[in-house]
Amino acid sequence: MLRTQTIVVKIGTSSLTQSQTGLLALSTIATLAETLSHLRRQGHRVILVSSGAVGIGCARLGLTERPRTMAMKQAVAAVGQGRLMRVYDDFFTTLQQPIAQVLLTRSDVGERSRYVNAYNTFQALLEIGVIPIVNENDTVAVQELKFGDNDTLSALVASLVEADWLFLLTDVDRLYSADPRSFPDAQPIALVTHMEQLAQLQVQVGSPGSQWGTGGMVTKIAAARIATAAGVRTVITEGRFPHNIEKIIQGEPLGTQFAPQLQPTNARKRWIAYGLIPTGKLYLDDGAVKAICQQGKSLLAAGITTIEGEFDSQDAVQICDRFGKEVARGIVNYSSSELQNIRGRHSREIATILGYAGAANIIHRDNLVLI
Ligand SMILES: Nc1ncnc2c1ncn2[C@@H]1O[C@H](COP(=O)(O)OP(=O)(O)O)[C@@H](O)[C@H]1O
Ligand SMILES: N[C@@H](CCC(=O)OP(=O)(O)O)C(=O)O
Repeated sequence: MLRTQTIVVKIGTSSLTQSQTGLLALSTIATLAETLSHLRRQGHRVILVSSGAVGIGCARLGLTERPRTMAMKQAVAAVGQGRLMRVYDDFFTTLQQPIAQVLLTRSDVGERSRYVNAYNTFQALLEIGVIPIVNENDTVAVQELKFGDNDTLSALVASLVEADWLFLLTDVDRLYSADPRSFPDAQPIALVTHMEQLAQLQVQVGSPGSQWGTGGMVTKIAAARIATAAGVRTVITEGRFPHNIEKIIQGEPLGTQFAPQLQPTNARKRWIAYGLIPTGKLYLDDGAVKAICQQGKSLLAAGITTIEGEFDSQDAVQICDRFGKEVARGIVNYSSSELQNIRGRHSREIATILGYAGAANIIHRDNLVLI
């Protein structure tokens, strides 16, 4: 018998609805409810991250395409979310499995105290055998502070609860070397042992998803990156066959599996990397990139060439190489206006330039996470 596993399952709009009509795919939802309830009865801890609020809201209101304005999307999501939970509650209650609705916004994980609070709530729900059903709180989320897609949200939830598994259920059976809809000869990928392999295999992820979904494969790969860094084994598999989740847990090589990192990034650093919302960007010269990426050093002012955005001391920033590629994130010891004056300068000059003595480094290595 397998030890207790913590399992996060994300299902996308494309699997919850029928592609032709946009109506609910009832048999999929029923099988999903059966599978998750069965996993629960075996003692596993299960969280479902479900999309569908916008898609189901549209179907309920007879809209034939996704709304374009933010306000209309939020209104439609408010209609669809209630409908979605009603359907889940019917199925899960039939199976005597209690569920809970958890609606999160980006700021719920961006602030340390709220992040810890969300963690405690999930633990309490899992302890009493409830399956939390999570979605973004679309109705109140503001554009600049959105997760944007539920693939990312599910990876953040999996990282928060330190899950063993993250299943991304979608409308293709696995990841291919290119979008199989446009390239029928694309090669299936069964196992990704490290994320650099995707670049080596030259995997093409095409443009954002289906008519009702949002992310496409791009966001699933981004989610796999976040989750595997947290030590979570991640699987992309077909939503039409939720029973496959159990088969995969038992070792069947279905879907595309992403192996977890053997030495996961610690919880605080994961929060710095993916919980905190970066408010600026620092561009570094090659020497500084090498120092932080290869030698594990703190970031010094001397290596910073350009600063973008306005931020305060203790805010999170993105750290980029000279080509603009993000290599790390971290919490800065100086505001953007202070940094404009000390960038490119030696640490011993900081006190003279600013007129007061501050930290010798701009980001201490304990507050720096490689991406
Ligand atoms: N390399 C690829 N391998 C597999 N599918 C891909 C790839 N690139 C793009 N896709 C597309 O991504 C789609 C799944 O994303 P999406 O529609 O957003 O699903 P969901 O609603 O489940 O999140 C597939 O239908 C497929 O057409
Ligand atoms: N919060 C949105 C989810 C949007 C989303 O990520 O959709 P999908 O690409 O189908 O997983 C909704 O419920 O409609």
